[in-house]
Amino acid sequence: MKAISYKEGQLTLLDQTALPHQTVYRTYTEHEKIARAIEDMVVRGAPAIGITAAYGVAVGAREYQRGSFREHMMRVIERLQHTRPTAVNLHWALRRVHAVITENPAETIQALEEEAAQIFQEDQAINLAIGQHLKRLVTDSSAFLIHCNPGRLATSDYGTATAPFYLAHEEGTQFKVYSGETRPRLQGALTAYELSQAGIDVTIITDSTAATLMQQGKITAVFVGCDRVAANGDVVNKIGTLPLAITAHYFNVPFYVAAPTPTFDLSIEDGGAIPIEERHATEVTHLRDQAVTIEGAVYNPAFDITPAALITAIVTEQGAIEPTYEAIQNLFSKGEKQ
Ligand SMILES: CSC[C@H]1O[C@H](OP(=O)(O)O)[C@H](O)[C@@H]1O
Repeated sequence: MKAISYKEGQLTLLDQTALPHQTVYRTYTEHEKIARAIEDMVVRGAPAIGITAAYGVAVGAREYQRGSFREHMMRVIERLQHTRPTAVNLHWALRRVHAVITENPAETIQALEEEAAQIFQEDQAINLAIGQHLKRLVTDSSAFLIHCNPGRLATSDYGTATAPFYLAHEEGTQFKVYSGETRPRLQGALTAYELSQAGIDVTIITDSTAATLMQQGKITAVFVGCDRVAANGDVVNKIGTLPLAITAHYFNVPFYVAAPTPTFDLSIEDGGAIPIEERHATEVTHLRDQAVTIEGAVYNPAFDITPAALITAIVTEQGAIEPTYEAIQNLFSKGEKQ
């Protein structure tokens, strides 16, 4: 399952908006259409966006016809720069390829294609390295919670937070993964899809089920990817990561962020300064037909248990009371006296 491939001016992307119903590969020879593929999340995931943008510049160089070549290339880079603001990998990759542009079109095309291929290969090595590090945690009978898709579909190869799963599976380790579907774009369903395709024991859950699994003591650790890490270690990742981190903290479940170095942005002091993309309302108002085709491994509890310690007050027709045994006893004993 390759999200991205490139050959002689043709960039091919696995259309992630069609998965899991259809496996559609789309081939691009125009940088404008590549920019739109990034915006429409045909290709998505911080590393994959960076790699795609790098190849998009090489494709753009091949489109040159007349006038200032350098001005043409600046327009190409500008267009790809203004696709999605949050994942720093896009901007990092564009800076990398910008550096190899010269006045000579033929020379530049070759240099751009080599640089983009280098970025792709570096990402593969990063996937493997992260996988090796995190794999130490993946032992027999362990179970993990993952959010969004930091997998093969979001990178060049094993993914970041998914890499340990692929590596451990290759070694025959018996473990479980719970993948939160990740409303509204359901990237977590893509994670369930890609892991199940690899034969990994994965269960898809609604985002709101994560806390119950941690409460039941079923989760060894939470693994997530990221889109940008600020200088102070704040991490920006798919919406829903923050509540997961809060829940994991509450239940003392270890919470790991898989972060390739190109995802760090030391020019940003803290997470609050990272631009957060806002997407179209229809992503929320129009439900996507998910229908993830995995062998029935869905955990769908209809109710969950919230400990009193987390309840500020219980409000009855007689007013608010503290969620304590004493307060409730007092409420009903008052009733008996009347
Ligand atoms: C390898 S981390 C990928 C990262 O990108 C995803 O965002 P999107 O699907 O909107 O491109 C998500 O935040 C993942 O954690």
